[in-house]
Order: sequence, then C-alpha cells, then structure tokens
Amino acid sequence: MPSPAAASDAASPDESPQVQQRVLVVEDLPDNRESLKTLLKLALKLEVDTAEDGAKALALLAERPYSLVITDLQMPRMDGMKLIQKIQDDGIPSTVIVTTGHGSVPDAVEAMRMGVYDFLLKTDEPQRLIRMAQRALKERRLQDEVAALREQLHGGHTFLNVLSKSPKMHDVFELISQIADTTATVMIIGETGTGKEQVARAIHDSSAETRSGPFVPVNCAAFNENLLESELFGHEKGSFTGADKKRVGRFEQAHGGTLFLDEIGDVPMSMQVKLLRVLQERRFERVGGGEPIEIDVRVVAATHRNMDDLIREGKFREDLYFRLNVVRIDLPPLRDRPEDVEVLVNHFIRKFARPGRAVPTVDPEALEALKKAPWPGNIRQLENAVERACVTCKDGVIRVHNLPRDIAGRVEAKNPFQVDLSRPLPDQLAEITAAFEERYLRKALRKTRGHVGKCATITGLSRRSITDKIAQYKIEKSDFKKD
Ligand SMILES: Nc1ncnc2c1ncn2[C@@H]1O[C@H](COP(=O)(O)OP(=O)(O)OP(=O)(O)O)[C@@H](O)[C@H]1O
Repeated sequence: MPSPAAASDAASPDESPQVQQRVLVVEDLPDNRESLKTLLKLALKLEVDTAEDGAKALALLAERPYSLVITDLQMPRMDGMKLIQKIQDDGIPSTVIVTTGHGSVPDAVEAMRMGVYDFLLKTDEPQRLIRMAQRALKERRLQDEVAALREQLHGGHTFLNVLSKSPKMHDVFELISQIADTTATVMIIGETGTGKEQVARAIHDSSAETRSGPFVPVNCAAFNENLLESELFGHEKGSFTGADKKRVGRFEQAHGGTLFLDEIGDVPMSMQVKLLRVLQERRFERVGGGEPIEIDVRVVAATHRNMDDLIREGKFREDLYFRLNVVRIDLPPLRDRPEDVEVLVNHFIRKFARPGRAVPTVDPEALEALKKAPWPGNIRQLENAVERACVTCKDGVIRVHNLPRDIAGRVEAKNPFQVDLSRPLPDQLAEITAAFEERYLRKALRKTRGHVGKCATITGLSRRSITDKIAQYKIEKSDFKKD
C-alpha cells in the first residue's frame, strides 16, 4: 500500500473555488483504508471519507455527492463489483477507480467494461494513484460543469446571468455549454447593446479552466495604434518617450483567464498582424522588451461590424478572422426577440428599484409600448429606459409617460386624441403637439437619413430649430444614418 509521505508534493487538481470535490475510499482493511485516506488528503488537499464495504459506501453516497470513489473489489457484505453496479444503475454522478490485488485483475477489467474510470494494482507506486485521481477529478469536474450548464439551459430563462426566453438565445446558450470545456477562440457578432460583453462573461464563467482566472475586457476602438499595442502587450521602462515605468499589458493580466477584445473590427491593420502572431504562438514580447512571455488565455472577440465587408474592403485580415472565428456566436437584436422584453424589463426594474421602496410594476399600456419599440440600441437602450422610468415613476407604477418620448410617443400616436378629464386641457394639448412634432421630425430624419439641412427643407424649420428639437426629444441622429 502507498505511504502518505510519497505524495506530499502533488498539486490539488481542484483550483476552482466553486466546485468542492470530495473523495470516498472503500476498503475493508483498516490500515490500508487509513493510509489511503491520509495519502489522498495530503496530495489532493480535498475532503476524503472512508467506508469499510460497499453497503456503507452506498449509504454515504446517498447522503452527499462524491466526485471520486476509490474502491477495493474484495470486501465482506457488499463487494466492489456490486457497489459499481449500483452506482451505474442509480446514475450516481461519481467517477470510480478500482484498486485490486494481482489475483483479481480479470474482475478489474470487467469493472472497466461496466464503466469504471481505471484500475490500479495495490502494489503500484503511490504516485500512480495520485496522478490517476487527479486526472479523474479533473474530468469529473468538467462533466459536472457541463451537466450543471445543461440543467440551467433547460430549467429557466437565465443562463449564467444572461436572461432570455428566446429560442435563438437558447441556441446560443447550448453553444456556450458545448464549448465550456474547450479553450477555443470565440467571435461574437451583434449590434450595439445586444449583450456581447455579457455573453463573453458567460463563456468565461462557463469554463472551469478560465473561471478561476481573470476576465479582462479591452475596447480596441478606444486606443490609437501605438497605445493599443502597449495596452495589449505592455511595455518596458524607457521603451518610448513617456514610458517611465514598466507596464503589464492586458494579455499578461488575462493569463489563466479570458481576454475580451471588444470592437475587434476597429483594430488597425498593423496591429492585426501582431495579434495574429500572438494567437498562433501563444507568446509575445512587451514593447521594447526582448524576453518572450508565454500566455495561457482564452480570447473572445466581438464586433458590431460586418466582418465580411471589412475583409472585402481590405480593412481586416482574413487569416486573423479565421483564427478568431473558431466558434462564432451571432447575437440577435432585441427586435428579433420580443419575448425577451418583459423578462428584461422585470430584471432591470429589480436592478434599479430604489432601496427601501416597493419594486415598481409596469402598467399594461407601458409594457405594450416597451414590447413594440424598435430598440435600435438594443438591451442597453432598454436598460436606460427602465432606469429612467424607475426614477420618474411616482406611485410605484411605471406608466407610458415615464418612458422616453420616442417610446411613449408611439403609444400616444395610436390614439392621440384620447380625452383624460382628470388633467387640464392645456397640458394635454401641449403633449399632443409635442408627440406630433416628434413623430414628424423622426419621419423627416428617417427620409433624409439624419441630414439636418434636408430635414429643415422638408419641415420648413430652420436648421437651428431642428437641432434644438433633436436635443429636446433626445433623438439619436445616428439611429437614422444606419437605416
Ligand atoms: N441577456 C441579458 N440579460 C441581462 N442583462 C443583459 C443581457 N444582455 C445585455 N444585458 C445588459 O445590457 C447592457 C449592455 O450589454 P453589453 O455591454 O454586454 O452589450 P454589448 O453588445 O457588449 O454593447 P456594445 O456593442 O455597446 O459594446 C449591460 O448592462 C448588460 O448587463
């Protein structure tokens, strides 16, 4: 039997703080049982329980989950083979390793056929057991993770903090769970505000490999070429004017975790070559530094741009695109998942509810308006609208007039002359005029694709007046340029 001292330098296989793994040793001889327990405890730094036969083991397995069961085959009462059979039949989510004497090798081989992970001889080196246990625990953890993800996937509208009832998004969840135990590079494509960063975080959290490491986001569009290089790769002291200190770049910061390259379509060509090299070689040098730095990072990139167009126009390297696009996730815009509006509204209401006050509700007309709005800014725009409504609603009910004008205006426009005798006539007239003016202006902007001069000609107003009204109604001119 192995001696405890032999394994003192082995590392724990479970670096994830979220999954607490436990081991069960099943062995009838007290000395062997205790020395195995001490060995495993020391080497794996995990909780280890023991049982003297199969029946006691089953009782323990019914009480708490064990990631790994290490069992002898020959024992009184219930032997190892019967225990294995029961674990298989009852679908107990434990991985089994068999320890056996020379005489029982055929039984151990039979146990392998029944689905046990592996077997080893009692005369084997202790290190062999430790290595086997480490491998088995790692694989178990991945299997448990995937099972937990699948449960989330089919059990509701939330998947690692991403809310959705939409079948299109459920396909995305399925894809994330499929790639959870890989480190494949992922490319997320979606309009602004569709939740690209949120999904990138879900990918990071879904994987036991990355989750215990950092999630490092970089907005590539926020830097010019030189700054982006030093942002990503860091620099050595004195490598350029102003580099008065050594700087650790984002790639290095993300070691062991995920680097999220947002707005990848905006990376200048010369930087694209450098990125490609890092993705291929998994190492790089700091700016002004000679020593190559090895990194173990999952890269998730995102863009709202049409990558095919960028490649066609010669603005993005195809080879880099292929590297990034190993797994591609297309996020649908909010207007293509109307079933999500209510779920998200309720989520944001809870998020923005004022402490100490009741969580607001939404009146049916306001909810209808929220569901019908086109949401060019997608979930972020919806989030802002709900935040504003939570602040302005007075009696704990969000009504149409608490919504931004462009959304409220759509409802009022449906029946602009509805008379409300509880409010003074001038107030209602002013609202109707404003709603009509806003609709007129939006239509003119749509026709002219946001061109203020042309819009002035159509409306008969001055350019200045158009600009003032655009500000007054909080209209985003850029929304019309894209149409
Ligand atoms: N499915 C979702 N469930 C809950 N919140 C979400 C969801 N999707 C997005 N959000 C929230 O909406 C906001 C915008 O999301 P995010 O920043 O991930 O979008 P984005 O596509 O990366 O935006 P941009 O293109 O502007 O970078 C964030 O506050 C995020 O938390």
